[in-house]
Amino acid sequence: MPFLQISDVTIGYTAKNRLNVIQTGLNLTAEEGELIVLVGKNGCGKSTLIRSIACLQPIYGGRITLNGKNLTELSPAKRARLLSIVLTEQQSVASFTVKELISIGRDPYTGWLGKLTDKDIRIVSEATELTYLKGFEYRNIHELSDGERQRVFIARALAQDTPMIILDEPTSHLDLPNRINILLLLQKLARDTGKTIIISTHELETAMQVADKLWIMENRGGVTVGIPEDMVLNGSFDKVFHHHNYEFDKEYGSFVVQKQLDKKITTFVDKPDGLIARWTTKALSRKGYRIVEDAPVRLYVDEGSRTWTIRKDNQSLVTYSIEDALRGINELYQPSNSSANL
Ligand SMILES: Nc1ncnc2c1ncn2[C@@H]1O[C@H](COP(=O)(O)OP(=O)(O)OP(=O)(O)O)[C@@H](O)[C@H]1O
Repeated sequence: MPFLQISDVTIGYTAKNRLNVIQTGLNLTAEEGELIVLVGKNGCGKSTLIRSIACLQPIYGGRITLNGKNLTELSPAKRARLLSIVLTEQQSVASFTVKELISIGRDPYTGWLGKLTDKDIRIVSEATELTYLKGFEYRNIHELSDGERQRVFIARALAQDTPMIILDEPTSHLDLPNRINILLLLQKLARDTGKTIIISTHELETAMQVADKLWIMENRGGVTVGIPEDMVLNGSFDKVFHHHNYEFDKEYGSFVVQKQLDKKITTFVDKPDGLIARWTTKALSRKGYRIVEDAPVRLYVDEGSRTWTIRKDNQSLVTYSIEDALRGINELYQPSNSSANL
């Protein structure tokens, strides 16, 4: 039996005795030590699922078991020993020191701010160390950066010492280095501690690089499950994140903005797979140029001499940066409009 089993579950909300079903027929599993990343467009139901697994709201059909136990039938105290949760809105809490907040994770074992035993103190200290918060213990959590504070909430969940941790958008409000750090930290925790960790995030490209499994949720269309690489190759990404303004580039594993390529240029490149060729192509595409075989304006890219030579008819211009090359192309392309924006 899988460690976490979600069987035929319906999630949603009731208002005035009417059920608004957000997702139905959900069948999902997770094993010990797995990092699961739940992704999907805004409003598809990620937070609803996270909150439903955590029993912060009812499910409307099906069952969720953790280690064979039906989560909804457990008392909150028993559940708190199996499952900890980090919610986005937890950012606004009272004024605690880092150590106090992490110690709250021991509540299911000590009672509300009860006395910590030697074992509790050791677990709090381990959680502090695992989340790189040694030295921060006596800082007030309101005097931390968003990234540091998020690590404190993760430490608190670790101190709760549960086999599963679920986190709703743990990387929101963080800058890129912190988003990457948090995801790497969660990956390390799943590997080193054997905990099952489920997170929801919009950080798709980074998440793909750390997730053991992706749960891709579609608006009212259920959840597709797989390892990130299979999901890319079998088109699951294109299907769910399809949009006329961007597409998922399977080669680079990232989303690229679809541009209006209404101008034509021909390129000759000495190293077609080189970095300079790649970034030149990106720049041309950003400025709306499509590469074709026989356009009047030709660009010769020489990675060896790091030059970009533009030719049209008998005119020729050598440039030494992509910016200058774009300017030259623009002038030759539209000689009457040399002030056009680059
Ligand atoms: N408390 C609520 N009562 C009723 N409907 C709700 C409630 N919270 C969310 N919803 C609705 O449920 C749907 C799913 O919302 P949810 O927050 O789970 O989506 P999400 O995938 O987490 O979105 P996002 O990526 O924007 O955070 C949305 O249509 C939303 O309007």
